[in-house]
Amino acid sequence: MTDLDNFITGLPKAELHLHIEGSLEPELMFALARRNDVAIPYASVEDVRAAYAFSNLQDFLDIYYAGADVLRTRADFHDLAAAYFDRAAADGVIHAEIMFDPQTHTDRGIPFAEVIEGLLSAMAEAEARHGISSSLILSFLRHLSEEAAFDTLTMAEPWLDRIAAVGLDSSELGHPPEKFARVFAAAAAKGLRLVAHAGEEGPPDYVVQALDLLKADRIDHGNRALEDMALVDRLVRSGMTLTVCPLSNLKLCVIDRIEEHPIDRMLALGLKATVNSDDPAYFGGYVADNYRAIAQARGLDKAALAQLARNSFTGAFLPEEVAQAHVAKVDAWLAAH
Ligand SMILES: Nc1ncnc2[nH]cnc12
Ligand SMILES: [Zn+2]
Repeated sequence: MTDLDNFITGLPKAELHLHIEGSLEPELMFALARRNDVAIPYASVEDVRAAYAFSNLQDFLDIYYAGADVLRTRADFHDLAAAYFDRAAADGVIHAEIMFDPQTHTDRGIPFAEVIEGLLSAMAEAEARHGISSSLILSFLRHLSEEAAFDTLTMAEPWLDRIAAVGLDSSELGHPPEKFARVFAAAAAKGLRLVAHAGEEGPPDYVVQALDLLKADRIDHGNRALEDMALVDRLVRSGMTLTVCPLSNLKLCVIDRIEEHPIDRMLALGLKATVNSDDPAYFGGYVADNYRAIAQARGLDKAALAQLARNSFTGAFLPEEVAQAHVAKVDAWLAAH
């Protein structure tokens, strides 16, 4: 391990853009397929990894939704999240805001309660075992209807005090944020915070819609905002957090080469960028791997990496005093290294 590796691993950080279904490692996929007697279209773990060559978001989503079919019981959701927290703890994550896609499961007949109770039990264990705090982001699938999103929000009603925010994910192109303006307003009226994937494959106008029509508190990805300098200016002035996912961007061909990643440009423009793993089992790395990839490819120094970690805490849905206490841990780590 190099000095920079050690710095990155030990750097206290929050992960703000992580789909728990995207942390399903092929080994666990096989174990759950066996446990639940579910057929999967792969002969081996190597076979699964070989299938993870994507040319765009939809390519990935097709495989990701198929993989989620092995998740059937509360124990499966617990084991999935527990495995993520073990990896996150080893990567210096001390707070995680985890997205889950209830519709991927309820549409297969899995009760909402099984999904969320399994996740919540792993979250309580992560706090006790690793000292990681966490919260949930219920993400609506944007390729489905507004009505289906409203139904999902209704299903979540008994657990609203355990859910920090709603989000919006899945196929971006052709499913603009405006389609979900009413359900986001309903979620806000219930006291939930709001995040949305925007500007991953979709145009800058989808980011504008996420701000104006969804009233998003945070933008997931946001890469294509860089094509519109008036929008960049607005994001900078409002201090909007972007949850950027470098290895995801590479694997989904948002960029051609990691050396072209705009993370340092985002920081130089004054954007509040953070670094996250998105779907680590599919994109070849957890959060520290993402920090390492951009540090190496773009030559980020320790001060820039610490700024990304600070942004992850000030952009989190944490009480201000807790966020500032975490920022102080980043400052102490930087000062000591
Ligand atoms: N990167 C991503 N974009 C949109 N939807 C997703 N679901 C899981 N990962 C996603
Ligand atoms: Zn995502």
